[in-house]
Amino acid sequence: MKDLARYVAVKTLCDIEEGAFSNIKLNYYFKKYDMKPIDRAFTSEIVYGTLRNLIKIDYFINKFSNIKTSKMTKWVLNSIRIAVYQIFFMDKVPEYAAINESVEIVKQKEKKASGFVNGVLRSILRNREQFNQINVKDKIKKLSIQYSHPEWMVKMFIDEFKEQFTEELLKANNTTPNLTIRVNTLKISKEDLKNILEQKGIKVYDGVVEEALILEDFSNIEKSEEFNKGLFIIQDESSMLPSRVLDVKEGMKVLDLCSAPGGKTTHIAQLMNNRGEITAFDIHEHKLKLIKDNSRRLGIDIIDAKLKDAQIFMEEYTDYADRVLVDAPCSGLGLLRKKPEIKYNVKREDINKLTLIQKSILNNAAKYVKKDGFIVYSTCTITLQENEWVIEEFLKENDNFVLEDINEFLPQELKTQKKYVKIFPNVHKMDGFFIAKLKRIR
Ligand SMILES: C[S@@+](CC[C@H](N)C(=O)[O-])C[C@H]1O[C@@H](n2cnc3c(N)ncnc32)[C@H](O)[C@@H]1O
Repeated sequence: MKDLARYVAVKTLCDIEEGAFSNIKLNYYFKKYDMKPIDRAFTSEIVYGTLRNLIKIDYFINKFSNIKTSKMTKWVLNSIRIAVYQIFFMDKVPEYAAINESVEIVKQKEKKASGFVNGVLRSILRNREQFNQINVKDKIKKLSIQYSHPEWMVKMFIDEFKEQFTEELLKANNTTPNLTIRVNTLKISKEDLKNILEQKGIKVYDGVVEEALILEDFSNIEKSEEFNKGLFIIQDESSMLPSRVLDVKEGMKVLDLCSAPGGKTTHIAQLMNNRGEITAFDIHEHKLKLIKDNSRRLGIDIIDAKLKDAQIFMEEYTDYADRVLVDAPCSGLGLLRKKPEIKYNVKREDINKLTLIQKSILNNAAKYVKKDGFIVYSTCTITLQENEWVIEEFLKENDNFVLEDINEFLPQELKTQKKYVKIFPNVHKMDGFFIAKLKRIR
């Protein structure tokens, strides 16, 4: 195949439209085609860049194509999209290469459409100065096109956070996040791991969370010796906070009700010095393997991973746990930097459905935790409905619980006037997250 990197980008974008996740599909094709690191990086840049700017790219294509994007086949549309992305967002790609390669990719599956694709792309190129002109008056529509977020999402963010904050948030959602790792302090100190990585020529910075390191120039990280030895796990800083807030001690009994792939479960084990009992549930059998693989690699043996639906009450755990983590399934709107496809796959109605699941899991958690014990409720989303409102309703229905102040467990940069914390990519340069802690007092 002449241009594997772009071909895989188009294939991945088509799969994502069918509901696939970007990172999983990319890894799948990287292995399937045994792609070189340089091609992997190029494909990733095209896929993530195109997804981040999809609505704007489509708006522009529609201006210069007599067939609308909604009437094009996925193959044709994504071939045009990646060329537009390369022309307008990538400095080092010659325009003729972007166009010619997309035309070639179209030829491989839809020979007849190649002339059309060539025509549309050349017309776009002739009108390149118009790319930043969005001739739309409506404020929500305009932001939706400019920052490629669906209109319902822009409207919800403006309702919740006001206009200026929303624009900053939309902008931040379209940036590339840092690569962050959590040092496995069961095996190595942060300083020692930092030295090892620096000796390999990797730029390493301290994060604001104690175990966090931020890395630059580390390609193929999951194939590295340090990864395979279990010296770290890839995890965003905000995702390291719920386990810290849980305030576990050696020997405790902990339940993690929504635990796969085990990022927080293994962190809890680490903070317990691998002493005590952690029971980790998840509703998806294939994901339990990920918890087991991560535990094995990190040298952790106190986690018992079990297949369970946390919405169904489990009598045997009544008054059982010192600590319960509910890292609930959610809309994931805090992760748009890493998984931009969420912008297009999540629907407004999904948030209503997720809220019901979150409340029912949290209500079950209330029965599992001992008196004077804690529940930590966290999500990787930023909506009021899945966060503050879930907690408010929980406290109304469970008068044996109070909201506990978590500030003592937060790094200085994240301390707030509130008892809970909400993290935003535009403010904190981390994934969006919500963390609240509930204490059982009776
Ligand atoms: C936000 S993710 C958890 C991430 C995990 N805590 C970590 O840090 O690696 C939510 C998890 O909840 C699981 N899940 C969804 N519905 C569930 C249910 N009813 N019972 C248990 N787990 C559920 C999903 O499979 C998913 O793995």
